[in-house]
Amino acid sequence: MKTRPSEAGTAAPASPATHRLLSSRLVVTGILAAGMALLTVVLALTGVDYWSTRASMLQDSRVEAAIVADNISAAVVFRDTSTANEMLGALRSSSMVISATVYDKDGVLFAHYARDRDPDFPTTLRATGLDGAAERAGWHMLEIARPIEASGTTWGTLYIRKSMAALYMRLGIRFGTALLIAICVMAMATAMVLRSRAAVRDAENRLHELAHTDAVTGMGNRHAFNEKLAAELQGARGAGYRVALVYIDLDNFKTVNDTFGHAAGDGLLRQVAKRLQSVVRSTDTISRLGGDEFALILRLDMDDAALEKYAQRIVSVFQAAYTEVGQQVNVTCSAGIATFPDDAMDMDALVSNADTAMYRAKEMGKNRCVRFDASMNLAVVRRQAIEQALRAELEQGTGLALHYQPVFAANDQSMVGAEALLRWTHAELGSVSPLEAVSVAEDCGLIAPLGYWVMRTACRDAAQWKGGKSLRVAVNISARQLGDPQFLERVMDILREEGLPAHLLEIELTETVLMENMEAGAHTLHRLSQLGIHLAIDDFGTGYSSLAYLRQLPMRRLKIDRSFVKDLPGQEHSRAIVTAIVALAHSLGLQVTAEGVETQEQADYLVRQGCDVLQGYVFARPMPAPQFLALQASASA
Ligand SMILES: Nc1nc2c(ncn2[C@@H]2O[C@H](COP(=O)(O)O[C@H]3[C@@H](O)[C@H](n4cnc5c(=O)[nH]c(N)nc54)O[C@@H]3COP(=O)(O)O)[C@@H](O)[C@H]2O)c(=O)[nH]1
Repeated sequence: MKTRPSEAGTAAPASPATHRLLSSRLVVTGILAAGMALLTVVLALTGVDYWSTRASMLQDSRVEAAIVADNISAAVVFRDTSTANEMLGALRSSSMVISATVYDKDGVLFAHYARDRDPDFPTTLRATGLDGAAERAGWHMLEIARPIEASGTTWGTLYIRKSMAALYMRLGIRFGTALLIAICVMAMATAMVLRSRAAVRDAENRLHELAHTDAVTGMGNRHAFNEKLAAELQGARGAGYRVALVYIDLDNFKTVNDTFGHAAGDGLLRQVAKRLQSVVRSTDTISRLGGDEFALILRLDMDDAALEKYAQRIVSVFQAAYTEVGQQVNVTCSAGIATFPDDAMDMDALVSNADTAMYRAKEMGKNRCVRFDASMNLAVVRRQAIEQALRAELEQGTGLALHYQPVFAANDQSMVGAEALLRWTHAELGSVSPLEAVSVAEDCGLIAPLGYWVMRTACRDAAQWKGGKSLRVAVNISARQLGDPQFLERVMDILREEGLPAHLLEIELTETVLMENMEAGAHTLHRLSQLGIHLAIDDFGTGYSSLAYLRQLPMRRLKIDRSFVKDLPGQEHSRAIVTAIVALAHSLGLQVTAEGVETQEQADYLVRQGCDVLQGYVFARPMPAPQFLALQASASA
């Protein structure tokens, strides 16, 4: 089985929009936090600035007051008011001074200077509330008093009032400048963050797109499919609608890829995508899951009959031939449908059931769409049981057997060989058909031991067929067997060990086996033929084949599929096909065997058409080895 798409997990992941909202919020929060931090720093610096400026202003004022008090003492001693007023007026140059006053030793106003009018200045020393060397620093004003002394005697008091406005002005300017710088820095930082965020978002979007887009078809890929399906099922649970999942697998894409190359294969996949897009509704989602697998997610607003028709439309869109590879090629599809919540309650089960239905479509002959039903899971269980039983059987080798169906020359009805057919009856599973056993063996890697068991048993039995005429034994080979690099060597070993001459072994390969092993297979087939082994194309007419390729292979026989024989001689279509196949085979130098001959009428018709060998129930059914040995002995007697 192929990889299930839901392996990535079933929870609906956050959408890109949610991611964007979240990261935008983070960015805004980050910018705000940085702004707050910057503002706090500016405020703290302003506080420090305030206290240090205030302290130095106080210090300067003390020095200033001491100098003025010293200089003015003589004027106060000699009660020279006009000189005292003049000296106080010199404080005009100190911009912060509001007023300066000198009180005499009795605390009475002696001299006064005011920058502008200072109506509130205290007219007596007592009214200042200060005496001696004292100072008072308030929020608005700084007051400082200094005694005026001469010859050790205090002659009065100098009282200066200074405004704090200049300090606040300076602080304001500094704070404003710092704030402006902080705002500019923040604005620049924000612009840079937003710019880089935009770049990151673009890159994220691009990455998201790349991670969710299939490079070949431009459709959503497996990731996109997983997310879409999870979201759709979540929506369906909430709103109560149904969802259908259609799993599509191309039937013979590998052959096209191998025949025409990968570029042509990619072109074909793009064409498939276009065709699918042309048939689905705008609300449906198509994804390419990888290789030749596609999936459709449909929100179900139709009944089962309409869904059936819709599925048929999807399958029929593949019917027209593709021309992308330079010539007309037919590629059909097998599809499986499972619906939520009818067939499955969660994503894993839905995917698994659609996959199972698709495999059923393949088993039923491909080129069809199959709706899942619960019994299919029983089939999966049965396949697992077959795998286990086959594993045990190949170790013990008790329940496996070969039956032989004789084949007869068309001209004289003499027996010319037999086809070895696998038979397996298991104690619990009952009779397991060779098709089922081979298919399970191919899937679980047991085809090599099973195939070599068949080959060895057939060669051993055929080496016992002694009689007048040498009989050739035909053995069927599956695709995986031919792909085994050891195949040639193993077959030669078996022939040698069982004592069967190479020319008495015929290997039957279907068209599909040949086309699936074109490169490696051709070399092996040429070597087998050079060693004397006969090669036959089985079930001819049912597969997709490139005749140009087939004619290059060293085939000796072509077996007309029994589906063309069963309607003979009545049906014109079958007659035309058989006539064409016989003519084609003979023109390529191949012998023709008609298989599935059930009536004498069919046998007569096939002889008239020129078939060389006949095989079918009308002559003999497949039989156990001892019975065949007896038949052969009586025929040669
Ligand atoms: N890779 C391997 N494939 C094998 C092996 N053994 C068998 N097979 C393939 O399985 C398919 C089914 O085989 P089986 O059920 O054995 O059927 C064969 C005949 O019984 C049947 N047949 C023969 N004559 C008639 C007839 O007149 N009418 C009729 N309805 N059926 C008839 O045909 C089958 C043989 O077909 P073919 O091989 O195409 O000649 C089948 O495809 C086998 O190839 C195995 O060991 N390995």
